[in-house]
Amino acid sequence: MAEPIRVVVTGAAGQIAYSLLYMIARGEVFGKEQSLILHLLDIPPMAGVLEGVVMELADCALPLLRKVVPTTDPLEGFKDVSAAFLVGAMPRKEGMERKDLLSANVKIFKVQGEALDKVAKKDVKVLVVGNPANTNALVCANYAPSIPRENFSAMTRLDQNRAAAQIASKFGAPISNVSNLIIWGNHSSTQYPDASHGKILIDNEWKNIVDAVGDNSYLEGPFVETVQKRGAAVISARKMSSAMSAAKAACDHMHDWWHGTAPGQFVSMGVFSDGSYGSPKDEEFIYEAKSKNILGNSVEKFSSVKLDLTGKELQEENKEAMSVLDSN
Ligand SMILES: NC(=O)c1ccc[n+]([C@@H]2O[C@H](COP(=O)([O-])OP(=O)(O)OC[C@H]3O[C@@H](n4cnc5c(N)ncnc54)[C@H](O)[C@@H]3O)[C@@H](O)[C@H]2O)c1
Ligand SMILES: O=C(O)CC[C@H](O)C(=O)O
Repeated sequence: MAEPIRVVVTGAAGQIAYSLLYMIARGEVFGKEQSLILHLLDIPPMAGVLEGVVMELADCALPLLRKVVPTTDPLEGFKDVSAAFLVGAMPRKEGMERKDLLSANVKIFKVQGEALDKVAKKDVKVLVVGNPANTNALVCANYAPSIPRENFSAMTRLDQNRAAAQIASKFGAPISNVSNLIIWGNHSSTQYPDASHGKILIDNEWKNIVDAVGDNSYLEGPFVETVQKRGAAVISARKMSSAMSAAKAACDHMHDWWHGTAPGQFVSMGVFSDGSYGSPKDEEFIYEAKSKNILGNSVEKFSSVKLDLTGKELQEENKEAMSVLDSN
């Protein structure tokens, strides 16, 4: 069994963390041979709830879990961590716009960036889940200059999983038969779920999804819209933001980042843009480093219009975040 690594989950008393902590502690992210010290960070009013989460983790009797460190101090929470799941932030409720979250949440990511910079391992992998995820990741990285920018990513894996689920259900196929769907841009309703490089296993043969569907109007219409609006649909039905599926996606994201993907397979995460595909440079844009090599540097016209739209939204969010932080 490998020496324990320290992993922090922020927002540890919240809904996503309630599913996420169990999955991490069972070994679904870092492997069944990797023991763990879990740091649980939340804010002081949630200290009591955090105690309950600690009790439950103990009662799960999980062999990989060596120690749990509940805390409300970011400097203790981020101390020596190798991986950070930044979940702690306000979720959108019914009737709220995503932009309402920005002013409240970006300040959290400034403080956490500063704390990561001071006390985390320099090769820490930081996954930002809290919304607006792309902009929060940008802010967090900006305030942690001693950690390489490539070590910060924002979660769009939930959108990728949603897209895969739509395609699998269209064919009545298991989800494992669908791969290489791409999510471009912001984790918002301007995101662009792109099936044009996707593959589906039919009759023991991997086929291009566009050919297999044979209906561009579906892939450019209802498919895109369903994925774009899925988060809002869940809020409308549950009266709360997605949590179980978000926790699963956070595990998938960190798992693939930590271990790498299988040859020929690519996944989506928000990373800093180098200006490829006409995306705005230095924004937290979406594409996975490996997919860039596979895809080359250009995209077709339909994609390019969609990329433009979501790129502009990211630039606006970025400006708004900076003005919130400047005014504090
Ligand atoms: N990227 C995605 O795909 C995705 C998907 C679902 C939800 N989200 C986002 O994840 C975030 C969390 O959602 P949730 O449903 O778990 O919310 P929640 O309200 O149940 O939990 C959030 C927790 O964060 C804590 N918190 C607030 N400020 C904090 C701080 N400064 N430090 C540490 N903890 C802090 C709160 O006290 C609370 O316990 C929301 O912003 C939500 O919109 C993102
Ligand atoms: O607030 C939203 O619109 C979505 C919440 C969450 O990010 C999700 O995708 O389920």
